[in-house]
Amino acid sequence: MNHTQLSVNVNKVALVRNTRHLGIPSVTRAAELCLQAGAHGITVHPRPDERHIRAPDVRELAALMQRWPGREYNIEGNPTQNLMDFIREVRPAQATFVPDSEDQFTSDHGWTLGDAAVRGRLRPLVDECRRLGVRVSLFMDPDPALMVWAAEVGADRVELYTEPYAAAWGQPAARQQQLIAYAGAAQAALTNGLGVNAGHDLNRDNLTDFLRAVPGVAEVSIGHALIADALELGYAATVRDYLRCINEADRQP
Ligand SMILES: CC(=O)[C@@H](O)[C@H](O)COP(=O)(O)O
Ligand SMILES: NCC(=O)COP(=O)(O)O
Repeated sequence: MNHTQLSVNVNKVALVRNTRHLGIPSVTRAAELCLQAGAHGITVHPRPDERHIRAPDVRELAALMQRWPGREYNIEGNPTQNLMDFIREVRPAQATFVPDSEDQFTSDHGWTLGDAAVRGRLRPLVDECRRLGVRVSLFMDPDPALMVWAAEVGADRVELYTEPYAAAWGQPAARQQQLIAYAGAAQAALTNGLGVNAGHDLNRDNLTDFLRAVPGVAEVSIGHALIADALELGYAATVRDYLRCINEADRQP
């Protein structure tokens, strides 16, 4: 039995919403529908430029999550930029520290924890989260040698950055090589007492293979592909409903 939790990242709902001033699609409504469908949690990554998730979204989702006990709110970001203010204000279940620059296109690397200066910057921020009762996960490349440092700075979990695996998935030999690497990194994390999360470019094609090969994955956070799939899987019902509206015009009100 696999107990991996699914946290749905709703960044991309906000990205579409932000192209008009109409409030649709609603980020909180999307999150609620995901929770109703059985998602174990909701993830957001409020970037400093607010290109998708904005500060009010973070607060409204926090209020929504209060009505869903047992489901987890995960806020991602760089704790040396805007993340910590959100963590102090809404105290989510989990904070995922990501080493993105302010204008990063999307997350594409983990923390360089071999560097003592990086560890020195993270340690007090990890401590503060833990004092606030917020679990800390560090976004990491799948390098087994770094896991000891993630434990040393006090993190509870690591989130393995899965884009290299996702990119290799279509090529069987490369996929196998990546799975071995991720399994090794996850095992090193577990050995160091850390929980293991995973995310970035996971999708319906590559997820099952990943979870079969990589031990002990507590949570996957999935956004881009899941929101794209939700659009496609919903087209038929949506077009049918618009046609119903048109057909109703032929009848008297
Ligand atoms: C931390 C991480 O892996 C992310 O996937 C991130 O949350 C995605 O951010 P964007 O949605 O801005 O690409
Ligand atoms: N932490 C990863 C995440 O939240 C979603 O990443 P993606 O599925 O949008 O690539």
